[in-house]
Order: sequence, then structure tokens, then C-alpha cells
Amino acid sequence: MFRSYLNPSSVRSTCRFLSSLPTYETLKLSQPKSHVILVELNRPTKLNAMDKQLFDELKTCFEHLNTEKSCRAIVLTGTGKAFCAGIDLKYLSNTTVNELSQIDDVARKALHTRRMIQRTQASLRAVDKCEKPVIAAVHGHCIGAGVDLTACCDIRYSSRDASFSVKEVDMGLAADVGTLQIFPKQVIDHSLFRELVFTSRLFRTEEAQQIGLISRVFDTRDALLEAAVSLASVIARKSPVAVQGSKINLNYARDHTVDDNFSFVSTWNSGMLLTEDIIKNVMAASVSKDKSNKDASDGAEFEDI
Ligand SMILES: CC/C=C\C=C\CC(=O)SCCNC(=O)CCNC(=O)[C@H](O)C(C)(C)COP(=O)(O)OP(=O)(O)OC[C@H]1O[C@@H](n2cnc3c(N)ncnc32)[C@H](O)[C@@H]1OP(=O)(O)O
Repeated sequence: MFRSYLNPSSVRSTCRFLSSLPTYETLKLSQPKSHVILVELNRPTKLNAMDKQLFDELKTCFEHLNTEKSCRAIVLTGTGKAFCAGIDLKYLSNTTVNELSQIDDVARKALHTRRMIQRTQASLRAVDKCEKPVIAAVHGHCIGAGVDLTACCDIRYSSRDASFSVKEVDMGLAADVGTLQIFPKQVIDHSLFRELVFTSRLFRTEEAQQIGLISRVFDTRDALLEAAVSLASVIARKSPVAVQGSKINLNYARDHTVDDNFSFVSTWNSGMLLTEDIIKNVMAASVSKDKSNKDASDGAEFEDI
């Protein structure tokens, strides 16, 4: 289906790029538009539940895309009928029951568990830390670690059929890979968010929009993917210096004080304002003014980073 997004001018760079991509068993990668990479969680028979291999491959993949010049924006979705049904329950029970049963000392059990949690955190944080904007396109079930994964994305769209659950309380734990660490800095309706966390109850797109988890809802999955890819393509045509600098500053601002944020951006822009992209944008804007173009950066082409 995504081949239909390809246009002839992007085919050559697509082939060059795809041939250099590593392949994954639990992820499917494609390039629907120039500089846009579609990453699909690919365990459809398990509703894309995340096992050790998927966690590991997700980390490798996003660390690779972070430095891949041909990638400027990413759409993250799931194959099959769900976005993600959370952590793989077999993997969870294997790591929390089987592996721990072979360790006697309680401190060593704790350290073993801590390492597993930190490995899982590093996997999802690779999405958060990736300097290219990541758009989550959510359909069907989005449960537990699936919600954590969306917390690590920059923009979240969904189809009308999406349903969500912050399932961790019902599993007997506090969510530890994104939902409780990132969303409290972003959600609008904290009262409803806390209700959803404490009850683990399923919620639909209306409430997901109310808390600010989802910004746009589409009637069908095709419409969702088309909109997500098209948004990614708009972002990918902008100056990558400006877009990636904006993501770095947004993430920094989320994690620091206002004083720190002003200080950081003054140092950041003392170098970045020297970019040729500013000249290109100014020139494109003056041309576009003549032609009444609505997008100031239309017509400007920017070097890969
Ligand atoms: C360090 C800790 C880090 C992270 C912790 C995260 C915590 C969590 O993620 S908690 C959430 C865990 N997930 C769940 O509890 C969801 C379990 N799944 C379901 O409840 C249902 O599958 C469903 C999502 C409601 C969908 O139901 P339905 O449409 O009827 O499909 P099924 O027939 O149940 O599923 C199809 C197929 O997928 C397998 N599967 C679904 N979810 C998981 C999962 N989480 N882990 C492993 N496998 C899963 C299910 O077993 C079926 O497989 P078969 O081989 O066909 O049996």
C-alpha cells in the first residue's frame, strides 16, 4: 500500500537508502515519501506485543535513524489489527518469574530486575531521544507499553477504532517506561489522566483527545496513515537544522527549568543561526511572496545532515 506514496523523483534515493538499511524481524521499514521513514511494529499475530527482540530492535532501529541522513521524519505504526498490545506477557513472566527463580539473593534479584527495566526504558527512550520528529499512527488496541511508546513520540494521531488502556495498575505495577514519566509533562486534563492510570480502564479516542494523548482522529486506518505520512513529508521538506534543533530544544525544555532553557537555546542558536538554511528560507520566502505561495519554505531545498 505504501508504494503508492512513492513518486518517481524519490525512487532513486529510496532504493539507495533502503538497500543500506538493516533488516529486522519484528519491525518493517519502508520509505513512503522522500526523507520519510515508516516504521511498523511487525508481530501482527501477537498484536505487536513487545518481546525482548522487539525491544532490542526498536532501540537499534531508532539509534540508526537518528544518524541516517536520508531520514528527516518518522511515522511509527503497527501491522495487523492493533498498534500494540503492550509488553509480551510470555516475556514478562519469563523475566520476572523464571529468571528470578534461579537467583537466591534478594539484592541480586533486584539488580537483575533493575537491569531488565533499564534495558526496556532505553529501548523506548531511543524513540524519545531520536532527533527526527516521530509521529505515532495508532489504530486498534494500544495497551500498557503501547501507551508508553506513544508517550515517547512527538505527535500522536489515531483512527476512530483505537482503544487505549494504561494497563499497568491492573498488572500490579506502576508504569515505568514512559506513561508516568513523560505524559504528566504533556497532558491537559490531569484529573482524567490520573483516573485512567489508577483504574486501568479502557478508553476511546474522545477521552484520549481530552487528555491530549491524541491530537487528531481519522475515520479509517488508511486516512490515518495518509495523514501521518503527509504530515511527516511536510516536516521533511523543512530545514533539518531547524526541525531537529527544535526537537532537541523541546525535549530539553521539557526536562529543565525556564532559565536553563533560555540559556541552552542561546548557546544552541549561537552556532545554528550561521546555517545556510536561513538564507535559503529568506530567498524562498521572497520568491514565494511574489508568487503568493502560502508556505515560506516552499521551493527551498536543504542539505541532509
Ligand atoms: C519493565 C516492564 C516494562 C513494560 C511493562 C509494560 C506493562 C504492560 O504492557 S501491561 C499490558 C500487557 N498487555 C495486556 O495485558 C494485553 C493482553 N491482551 C489482551 O488482553 C487481548 O489480546 C486484547 C488486546 C484485548 C485483544 O483481544 P483479541 O482481539 O481477542 O485478540 P487475542 O486473540 O486475545 O490476541 C491475538 C493474539 O495475540 C496474543 N497477544 C495479545 N496480547 C499479547 C501480549 N501482551 N503478550 C503476548 N501475546 C499477546 C494473544 O495471545 C493471541 O495469540 P495466539 O497465539 O493467537 O493465542
